[in-house]
Amino acid sequence: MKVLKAHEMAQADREGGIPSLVLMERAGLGVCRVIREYFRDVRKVLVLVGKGNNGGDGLVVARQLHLWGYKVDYFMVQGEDLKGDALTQLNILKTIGLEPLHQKPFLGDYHLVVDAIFGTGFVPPVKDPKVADIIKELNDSGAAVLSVDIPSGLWADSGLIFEPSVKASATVTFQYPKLCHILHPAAKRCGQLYVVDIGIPPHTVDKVQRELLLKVSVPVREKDVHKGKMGHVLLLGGSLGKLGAIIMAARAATRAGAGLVTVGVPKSLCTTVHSQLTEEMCLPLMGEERISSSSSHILREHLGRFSAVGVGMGMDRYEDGIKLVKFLIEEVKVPLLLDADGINNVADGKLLPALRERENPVVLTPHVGEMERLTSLPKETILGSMVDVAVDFAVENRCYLVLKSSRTVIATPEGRVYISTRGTPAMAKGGTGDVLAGVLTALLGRGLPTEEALKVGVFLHGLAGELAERKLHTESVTPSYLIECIPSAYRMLEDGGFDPPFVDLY
Ligand SMILES: NC(=O)C1=CN([C@@H]2O[C@H](COP(=O)(O)OP(=O)(O)OC[C@H]3O[C@@H](n4cnc5c(N)ncnc54)[C@H](O)[C@@H]3O)[C@@H](O)[C@H]2O)[C@H](O)CC1
Ligand SMILES: [K+]
Repeated sequence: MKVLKAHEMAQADREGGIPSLVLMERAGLGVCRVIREYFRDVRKVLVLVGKGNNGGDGLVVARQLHLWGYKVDYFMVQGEDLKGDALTQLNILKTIGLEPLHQKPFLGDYHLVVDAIFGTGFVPPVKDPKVADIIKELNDSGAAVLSVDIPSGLWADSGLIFEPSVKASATVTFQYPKLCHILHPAAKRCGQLYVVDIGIPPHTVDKVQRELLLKVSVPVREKDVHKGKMGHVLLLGGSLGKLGAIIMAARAATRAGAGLVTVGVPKSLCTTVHSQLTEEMCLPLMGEERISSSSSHILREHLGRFSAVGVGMGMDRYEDGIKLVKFLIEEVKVPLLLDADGINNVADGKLLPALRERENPVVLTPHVGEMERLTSLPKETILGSMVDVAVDFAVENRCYLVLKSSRTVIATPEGRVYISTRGTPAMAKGGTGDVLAGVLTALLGRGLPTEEALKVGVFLHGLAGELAERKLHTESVTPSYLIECIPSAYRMLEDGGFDPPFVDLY
């Protein structure tokens, strides 16, 4: 399912050829259906109406609910000076004898307040103090609020929360979700999301290259495979005090299906690694407490054996590490994934130009802090504009980017974007990123096209987290347990059975 920005939705409206008044009718009716179906105890409704087309939708809601026998009041928050379709709707209501309230209503009198003040045409902040007061009062009232299209005061194109903005119990949007419905923290203001079909034909969004990952396919394992065909991945990292990261990545790679997994760490740390890993092998490298760049001759000798290389988990940030990462960017010909300190060393060493030179684009899997180091953008900007930041970076630096936060954004060098809502707050714990790096390297190593490997791996990792949370407790999930949930996550991928991120009313 595509995820749109406001101007893309407006363009789709125009290109679809359906008259705007018809769309408004369908939108309003869609909201009423949600109320009838999902808010069954509601009989008394207040609609707060703005002066744009979002308000027009609200007027349709008022009319239709009235015709269905609900007790409905509506209040014109910005006055009655409407234009176009919204004015037409106001006139229809007046024709059937339903006049607006002339005084600000008492919110406690209603079972449900429908917020139709601002929609996708709104750009924050709210300028009119009277409207700002109503939004604040609504939030303080504790009333159940259903927002039409987007909670008024949010900006459709952003994951940031702007104040004041409505805290909705539910939001009904039209045809496609918008960025504010999906990205955090704004998505938290939307409550339960419903997406209703208003008949806009799909060709109108052909050019939008932004998708919400709703499912992925489990990679096929042919009957006649042997371990050599399932990929041999090399994971490089681990340093004194940070060996767990590379151990978890290795275990995750095995669980995700890699045929063979080799871990490259300084020779002195091999015994410890071996004591923790059974199925995986160790490649002893140069360096005492962390891998030294003088390992390059050993690596050069062995690189031909591997089908993918993952670098950086527990690696440490150090001058010589920058040299090592640069060597790998230049010499590794198979898919190369950089995570954690692999990314930090790219940032510290200003190695981005080297990424652009690679024939086979590299995969970077930063969390927001690492992305901050890579781009020098403030965290707040990265979080609120995850999608734009990720895609701009991936295109400019000709790489694949997996930007990790409570949502994960995958961006390709061609400018395609996939957003995953899978996962849980239980995964906010050191080590879950190492698990993801292992899973992704395994999927790259078995020969899946990079884009597919990233989609499958991110989704699978999120599902494993959800399963781990269900079996344990939100507070108690460990990355090691997450790895143990990868098998059931694969099963869940095959059988379905996971909750969709919104109610799809097609
Ligand atoms: N396909 C669809 O999704 C359909 C959507 N519909 C609805 O139309 C709105 C978008 O309508 P639009 O008239 O473009 O804008 P809004 O109603 O969102 O209201 C904006 C309104 O407020 C003014 N304004 C803008 N910024 C500010 C500000 N900072 N402070 C105060 N006022 C501001 C602006 O000038 C407008 O007057 C969409 O969300 C849907 O609900 C269609 O009805 C059906 C098809
Ligand atoms: K609204």
